[in-house]
Amino acid sequence: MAELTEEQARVTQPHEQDAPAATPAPEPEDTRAPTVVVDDLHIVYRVYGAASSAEKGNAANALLRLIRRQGRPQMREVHAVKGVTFVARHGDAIGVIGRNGSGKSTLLRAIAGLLPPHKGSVFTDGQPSLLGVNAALMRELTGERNIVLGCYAMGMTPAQVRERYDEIVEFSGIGDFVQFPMSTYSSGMGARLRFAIASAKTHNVLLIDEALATGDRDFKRKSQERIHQMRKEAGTVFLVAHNLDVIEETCNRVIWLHKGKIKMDGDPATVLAAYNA
Ligand SMILES: Nc1ncnc2c1ncn2[C@@H]1O[C@H](COP(=O)(O)OP(=O)(O)OP(=O)(O)O)[C@@H](O)[C@H]1O
Repeated sequence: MAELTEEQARVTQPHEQDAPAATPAPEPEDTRAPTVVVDDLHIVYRVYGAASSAEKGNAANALLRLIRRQGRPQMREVHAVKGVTFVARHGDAIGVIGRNGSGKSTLLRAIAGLLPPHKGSVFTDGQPSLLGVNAALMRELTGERNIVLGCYAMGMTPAQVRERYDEIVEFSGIGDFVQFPMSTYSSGMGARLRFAIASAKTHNVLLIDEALATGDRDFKRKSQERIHQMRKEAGTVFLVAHNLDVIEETCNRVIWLHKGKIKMDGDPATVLAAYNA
């Protein structure tokens, strides 16, 4: 992953791929600075030892292979993201929607620099932070330790951590559980603590993968306000959520992925209406 060059920063507006033909209205030029440029991105997973569908999950076939001394079945490829191109800008909150397996999490992980492109490229302004339901907090450590370590991992100083600590605990709503190991938390409590930690710092690019899905109503409202605040501070937020109400209330733009390609990219009302149709 590379920083934006001036030339990339001049890349024009995002566009629709494979979208139904629509009358293109001339858009006013967007002068906000780009934060993420995704250019013809392809991500391919290689799955070693994957069986063909005829062999899958069958103990008799596995035994036969053992008896015949056959090696493991061949490597297979999953082409999860297929030529995605768009530009995100300062102040954007972009919802990424699509069916199961359409490539949403893969796209976010690629933007975070966790997956190498098979083809194409991703340019970002600064280091993006990925906040997922599986974000790496340590289950055997207390919430308190995880807050401190998580903040250090995001580059905060000890003084900044001390300054923000109470607010993080308060925001997460985990109360006295902060003194207990995270292994004693419900999945919702863990997700709330992850969001509270990640949003304690201003990110140029924050990628949120379903982290809001497990919170209750009150936490959803608080986290939406936090996302609005981050947008005002001129960051860019990407949000993957199956709950379309969260997307509609939080985002100013929606990218609809279908089988690894952008099916539609535009304002939430238009894209969600097409998605629900
Ligand atoms: N680690 C992996 N190894 C191999 N294939 C993977 C891996 N992760 C995802 N895939 C495949 O890539 C495709 C896209 O998966 P991805 O998780 O990005 O979709 P998604 O839209 O986020 O799905 P969901 O809504 O279910 O979370 C799917 O076909 C999935 O099976």
